[in-house]
Amino acid sequence: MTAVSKTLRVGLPSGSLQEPTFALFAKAGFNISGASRSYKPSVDDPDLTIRLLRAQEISRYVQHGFLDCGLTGKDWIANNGSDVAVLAEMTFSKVSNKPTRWVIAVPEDSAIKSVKDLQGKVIATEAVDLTKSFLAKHGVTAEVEFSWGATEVKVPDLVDAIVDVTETGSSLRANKLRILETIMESSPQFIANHKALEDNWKKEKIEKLLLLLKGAYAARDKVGLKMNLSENKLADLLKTLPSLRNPTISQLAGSEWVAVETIIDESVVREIIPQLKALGAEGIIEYPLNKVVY
Ligand SMILES: Nc1ncnc2c1ncn2[C@@H]1O[C@H](COP(=O)(O)OP(=O)(O)OP(=O)(O)O)[C@@H](O)[C@H]1O
Ligand SMILES: O=P(O)(O)OC[C@H]1O[C@H](OP(=O)(O)OP(=O)(O)O)[C@H](O)[C@@H]1O
Ligand SMILES: [Mg+2]
Repeated sequence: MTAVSKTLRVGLPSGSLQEPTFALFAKAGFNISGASRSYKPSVDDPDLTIRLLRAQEISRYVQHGFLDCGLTGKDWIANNGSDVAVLAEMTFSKVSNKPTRWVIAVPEDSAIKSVKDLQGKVIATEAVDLTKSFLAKHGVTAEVEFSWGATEVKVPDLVDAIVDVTETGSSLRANKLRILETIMESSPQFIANHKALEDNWKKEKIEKLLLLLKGAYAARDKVGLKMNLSENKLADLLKTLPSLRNPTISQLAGSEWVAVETIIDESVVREIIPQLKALGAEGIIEYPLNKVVY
């Protein structure tokens, strides 16, 4: 009998979350290819089997066991009421590093001004269960109608309000809609099947994968900075630049100079490098980071 090789079945989202998810996996060291032609893309780790699925369905398949683990929006895990282990949350959306929001929206000139005004009205949404439980919590009874997408177009002709996901807000603006209330914020979560976590090989593989994914996630928007500095200017430099927290200081051989190394947010680099230069730093180098493992 030949030994059956083990594999970890990982579900990744097609659609809005696909590109940022693949970028995160690549930074973590897992290159996924062939996804433009197939929902069964290849990955350069023989222990993994990747399946591309709709974000809405991944949590169901993880609960069922067809997938051992996966990455999908918190919104769909909640809407499906899936019984899965949530192992990590990583904040990113289609185009930004912010969570998305599910909002109730109405036409700008609608008479609906509060959640209570939705009593007896018709609401269209892809996330029917999320919407129903939000309304129930607020004691409002309304008709919640399932929408396959392009939901914004339905108000005011077909429905009174919609519940849809928004990130930049441009779709709402383009359709002249006003946000009444946010019903939930959502970011991608890494989830696993409970039974898969009882299998030592799978559990270990998931833990290693997560360590690398979290490392890659933590390294986003961070860069390394290294510079040389005369020792007598060090105190001044550290006082002036609080963002250089916990730097590594090493003595340069046979001189009164030190090397300072630190990790900072990329967004402050353009402010900081000229300041470092003015404070006497020399040989300043900035380098990109792939992973930061805490
Ligand atoms: N700008 C965005 N628009 C829509 N969904 C987003 C956005 N950013 C992140 N998401 C997340 O992506 C997931 C949406 O996946 P879903 O498969 O429902 O739709 P989609 O990827 O937009 O596909 P489709 O094009 O068929 O609507 C959700 O978890 C949602 O929170
Ligand atoms: O706030 P924004 O940045 O504009 O993003 C939100 C929009 O993106 C999604 O649409 P999608 O492209 O998935 O099309 P769909 O309406 O068919 O789902 C979502 O349904 C909103 O329409
Ligand atoms: Mg969509």
